[in-house]
Amino acid sequence: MDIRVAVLRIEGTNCEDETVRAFRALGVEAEAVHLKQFYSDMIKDDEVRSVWDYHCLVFPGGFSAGDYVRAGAIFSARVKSVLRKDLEEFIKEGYPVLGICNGFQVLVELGALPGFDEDKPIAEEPQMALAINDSNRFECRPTFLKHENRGKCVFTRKLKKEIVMYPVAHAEGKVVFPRGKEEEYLERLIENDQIVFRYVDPEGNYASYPWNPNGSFYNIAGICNVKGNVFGLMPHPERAFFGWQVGREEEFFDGKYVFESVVDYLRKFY
Ligand SMILES: NC(=O)CC[C@H](N)C(=O)O
Repeated sequence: MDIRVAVLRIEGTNCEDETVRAFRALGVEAEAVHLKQFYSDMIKDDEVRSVWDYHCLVFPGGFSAGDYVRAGAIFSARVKSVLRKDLEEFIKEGYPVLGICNGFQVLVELGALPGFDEDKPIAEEPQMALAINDSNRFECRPTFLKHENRGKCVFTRKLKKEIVMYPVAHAEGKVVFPRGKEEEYLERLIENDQIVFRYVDPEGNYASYPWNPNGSFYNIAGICNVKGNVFGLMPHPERAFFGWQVGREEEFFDGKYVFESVVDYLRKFY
């Protein structure tokens, strides 16, 4: 059976094309799907979709709903109102869900990350936030990431390199946990193997600004849920998929590992 991936969009998402292209380059059937296609009765029959048409869902980068309220807040509220039950079931069943940059913000606003409770993959309220960067500016440049996952995250299992380079481009990417609970959260994340990427300098040392572009707690750039099938990260692997995107001679670059890992995981089943 062909693996099918949906890259969800609403007004303002802008990274769906390169995300679809990355999946297609790996021989997977991927398409950009507007959220309306899941619920509106104004959609043509052949464009109506259900979550269950897919094996993987992706929330792409961009400026959904113009970043109004908070980045990701409006997209996530709309997802909650129309897809919550299905999405919860989808995650419980173990299907992979990816959020890149604005998509990570959506997953956090949804309460799907950090995702400590396997039985309730979408929490009632957000459990963390992606706050405004310490610099109070839009930070747009390459970042170096140390891969620290010990094997749980289905999106990085094929990643054998210790350090990768993915670009960032965001204004609201600072990982914060509830005040006073930072250490407790960190302990749980480490114990559960939920930390995936941390910002480092080009030599691989944990470093502050500009290497940590937003002031994220513990230099966190990406985390997965307790089950390892929901993954969110601020840097953009889809912008470092092909070598030419980052000025390299080789055909593919570091971003490929994320897509390859999840496709490989799904191919074991389909
Ligand atoms: N590249 C992106 O997805 C940007 C995310 C969001 N609009 C921000 O600036 O924080």
